[in-house]
Amino acid sequence: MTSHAAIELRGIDKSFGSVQAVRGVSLRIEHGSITGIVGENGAGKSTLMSILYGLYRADAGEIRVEGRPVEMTSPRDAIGQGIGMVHQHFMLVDSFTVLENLILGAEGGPLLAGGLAAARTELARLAHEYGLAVDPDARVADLSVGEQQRVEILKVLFRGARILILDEPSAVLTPQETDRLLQILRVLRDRGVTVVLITHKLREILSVTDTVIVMRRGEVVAERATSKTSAEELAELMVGRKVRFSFDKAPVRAGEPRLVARGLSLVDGRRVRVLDDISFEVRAGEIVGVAGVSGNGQTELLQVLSGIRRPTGGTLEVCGRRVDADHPADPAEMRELGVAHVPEDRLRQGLVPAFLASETSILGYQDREPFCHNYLLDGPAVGKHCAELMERFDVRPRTPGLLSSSFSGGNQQKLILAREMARHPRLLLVGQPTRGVDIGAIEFIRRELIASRDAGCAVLVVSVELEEILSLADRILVMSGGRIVGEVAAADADERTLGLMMTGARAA
Ligand SMILES: Nc1ncnc2c1ncn2[C@@H]1O[C@H](COP(=O)(O)OP(=O)(O)OP(=O)(O)O)[C@@H](O)[C@H]1O
Repeated sequence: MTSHAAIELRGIDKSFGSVQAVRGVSLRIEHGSITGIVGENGAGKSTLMSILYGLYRADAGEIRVEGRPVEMTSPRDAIGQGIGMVHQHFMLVDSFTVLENLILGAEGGPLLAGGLAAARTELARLAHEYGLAVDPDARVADLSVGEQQRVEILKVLFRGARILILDEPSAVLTPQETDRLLQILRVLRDRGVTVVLITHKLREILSVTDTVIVMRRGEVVAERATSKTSAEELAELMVGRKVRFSFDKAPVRAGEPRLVARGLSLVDGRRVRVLDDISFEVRAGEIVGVAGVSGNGQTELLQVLSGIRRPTGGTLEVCGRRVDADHPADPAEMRELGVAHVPEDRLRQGLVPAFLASETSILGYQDREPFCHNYLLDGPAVGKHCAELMERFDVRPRTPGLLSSSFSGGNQQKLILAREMARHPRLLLVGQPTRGVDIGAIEFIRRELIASRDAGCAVLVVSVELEEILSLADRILVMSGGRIVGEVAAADADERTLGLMMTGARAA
């Protein structure tokens, strides 16, 4: 055992304009350990790791790797120091094979002196050593999300990384894939790799890490041995107050149907039937949850219900109006009917990264009073509206004039939710409401969704988090293979039964 830490940070500071993202951070990460980094949205976790990986330059402070002070001016420097990072959004080329992706960017490296054959041998060795089985000749586009993530990890190991940083790796995974990932992280640690894991999921922190570092408002506020802490303590350290993990709901008082789907279907451009004979209702004053392994039609269902895609068959009635293949309605018309939509993919469909937060806060509603008069946008009114939403939904920083892309992921999500919920919609469609969101904000968002339901809104929530569906929904629909394969009252459901229904092992 060496006396040096794998990584030591001393007095790291980083500001973006007037926002101090990281302040005076000093920490040690020990060899062959799994260290978790937790903290609220915007606490500075990703910024700190981006500094370590050479994506950002620190304004002040020192980085030591294996006891040596190092300058990180680019990811190339970090890779040279044996540090690799797996991002939440994968950086693979879809049309290339696994092997081609692996060597992309490593051309000219020592391994490639032996050509493709040597790379293939090395890939097989790494896959075997770390339990990361993938087909080297498969096209990345044909792999599942979990497999793609394994390729990302292999890519980092292939470049010789001994220190692996993962930024919210499970945000895109199913529960089964997440378990598999945690198992892989344990193997990596046991083989001497140092792992740093950023996640909002305290279950993962408690199950896999050795040490947890808690950040709040840019600072490290606590460090704990995982075996000596609990979800409750970590939550309180992160948020600065006690967090409730579950809450009581008033009994459901469902009113008139706001959404009625009968035999709805969607055949896509490849002639695949992605929605097949879908029939269900959502009534005023209830929350209907859609559970399922991602990729089983939930995304397409939300797209059809919000007017983004036109169904190819069946009937759909929303807020009393037919809006199906024979009576098409686009998203703007849906909004007119009182439909609000929080899309699953916030970066592509929820906001425009290059727009200001104030512009994001009215996206889709920009031609309405009080934001627009005589075709002219009223800047001060938009700014005021955005500032109010930011205050109510605790979006940080409270700066309407900042680019949407400058907000942390969780704060972007809060801004989109604020925009859609502020309209007091009649029907609220929400995809993955708390993906990438910290636990304080999860509590807040769930409370707001329940308040909307109690105020008479019809709410449809699609989530891959069964715990989320169980804590929010009054009724649960289970989707598999583009069909609704079961329906249960939330009171009669548990994670195990839903899991079995999702995989088709049990019918409702
Ligand atoms: N490129 C940037 N330009 C301006 N501000 C930024 C930039 N990147 C991050 N910030 C700000 O720095 C702060 C820290 O953000 P960071 O992304 O590090 O938080 P985080 O803890 O990773 O949050 P999350 O859990 O939501 O991903 C936030 O206030 C964020 O708005």
